Amino acid sequence: MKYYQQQPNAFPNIYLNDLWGEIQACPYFSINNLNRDFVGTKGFSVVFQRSHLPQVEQQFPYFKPYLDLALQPSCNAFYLNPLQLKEGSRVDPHIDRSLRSYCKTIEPPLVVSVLYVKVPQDMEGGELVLRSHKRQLGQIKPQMNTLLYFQGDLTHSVNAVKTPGNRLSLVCEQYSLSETELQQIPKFTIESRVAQSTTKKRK
Ligand SMILES: O=C(O)CCC(=O)C(=O)O
Ligand SMILES: [Fe+2]
Repeated sequence: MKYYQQQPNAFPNIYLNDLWGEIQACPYFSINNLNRDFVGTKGFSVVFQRSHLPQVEQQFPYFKPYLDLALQPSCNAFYLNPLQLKEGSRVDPHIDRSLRSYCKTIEPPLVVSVLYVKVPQDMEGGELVLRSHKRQLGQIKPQMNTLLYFQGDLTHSVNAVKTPGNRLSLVCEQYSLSETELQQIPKFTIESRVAQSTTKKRK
């Protein structure tokens, strides 16, 4: 794949409605747990190795159709995160490398897949801008039910959303790691503000 590709009408519409509802109802879904590039966003993350895909699908059955379609056979570690932006939210330029917190030397993912689960009608702003070095490769206006894949080493950002309503995407950073790198990655864990506040209680 050169830079990026888009697959429109990736799923039956009923699945998108289901995903939307399940993510909104998920107790882990909370103000952003990512980093300071993510301004005013909500989400949670599931980190897993391919060996633990069955556990992910058991705990989050509604992710299964997405994972069945989007996961690349050559990848062995994944960082899956629903990401919601509302009016005023944005994501500043970054290269996805969320597994870096577990392995300092990690390379960017091979590919990142993004399903646009919900996009407000007539949304202004909210475009995904892809760059390689300083060159802009594309400015993608999210379309509901489009599954986008982009090369994991691209710098990207999401323009500020300027209109009301929620923009929900389901993002998966897909890594092809060496055995030594893989050993440093959790087999299955959930990252969430909510999980942290309940599991890491102060003494
Ligand atoms: O929702 C998008 O268009 C991309 C979001 C993103 O860059 C990320 O979650 O790392
Ligand atoms: Fe990203």
